[in-house]
Amino acid sequence: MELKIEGITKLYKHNTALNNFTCDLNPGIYGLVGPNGAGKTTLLRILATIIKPSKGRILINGKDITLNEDNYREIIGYLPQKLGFYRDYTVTKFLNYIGYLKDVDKNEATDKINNLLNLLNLDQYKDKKIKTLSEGIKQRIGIAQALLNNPKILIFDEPTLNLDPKERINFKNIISRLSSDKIIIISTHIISDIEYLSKEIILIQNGEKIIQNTPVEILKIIKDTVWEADIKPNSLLELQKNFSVTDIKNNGENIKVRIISEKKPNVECHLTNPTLDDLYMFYFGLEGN
Ligand SMILES: Nc1ncnc2c1ncn2[C@@H]1O[C@H](COP(=O)(O)OP(=O)(O)OP(=O)(O)O)[C@@H](O)[C@H]1O
Repeated sequence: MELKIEGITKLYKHNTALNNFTCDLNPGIYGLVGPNGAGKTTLLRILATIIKPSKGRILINGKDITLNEDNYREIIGYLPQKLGFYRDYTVTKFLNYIGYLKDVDKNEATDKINNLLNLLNLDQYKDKKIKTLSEGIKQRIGIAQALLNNPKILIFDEPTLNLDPKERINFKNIISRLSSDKIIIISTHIISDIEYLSKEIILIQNGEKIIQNTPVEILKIIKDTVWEADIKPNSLLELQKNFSVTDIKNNGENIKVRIISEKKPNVECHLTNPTLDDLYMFYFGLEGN
């Protein structure tokens, strides 16, 4: 299976949310990473056929999805950033309702829902009304509804946003189990959530793709630019004025900092292995500041 995003542009009245965005996706997990306003949600909403692009097209196995949008919708699962819930429904009733909307076979729906409740550790909440549940549990229900039609393409917009650390790990385990025969696209600011899962990372900024590659290849870009130093707390401010400091840790009397710099900073420091968090800061850190 191949999903091709071909020259997608999305224009709003005063904004270009996406600008000639092109990328090819095959089964596996893709991390879509970029700062606020980069165009991630817009791209995912176009992929989920919620909105239409101003220009460009999406092809599934070489065929434009607009030729048979219903068929395409049958093979996608989408978890938006904010999912509308029927607050008075129980979890089971809500999932049954989504199953009905997604044309899931009535005879199979109960089994499918029970399996998903089990997979996502939601058994104990199945008869609870949605309005009584925490954001994290609701997020898991959102993941369950996205999986209900056993989609071939899964589109997740910030899926780990409201999850606690245990639920984050659970989410990662589930996703990695699903990824063998599915295209999974996950947008996030939290690179560590997708670092070890992603086949490829796609960096997006100002509606444009900056880079798409495997984590190993992508990290080569910042090889020899990440430094570690032990400094006195009172020299931190000066250092931050001159360099992008990406991490600060208490280290007894001193503090340990990570610095991104193409030239060796003028403090006692040594090169260290870069992480995808460093990469994020390399591209977007100054903008974030
Ligand atoms: N309905 C809209 N009308 C006008 N501009 C919009 C609309 N939706 C998004 N935009 C603009 O398009 C750009 C991309 O927004 P988008 O929500 O896709 O970014 P994002 O990467 O998902 O950001 P975030 O991480 O904050 O969710 C932003 O400048 C945003 O203000």
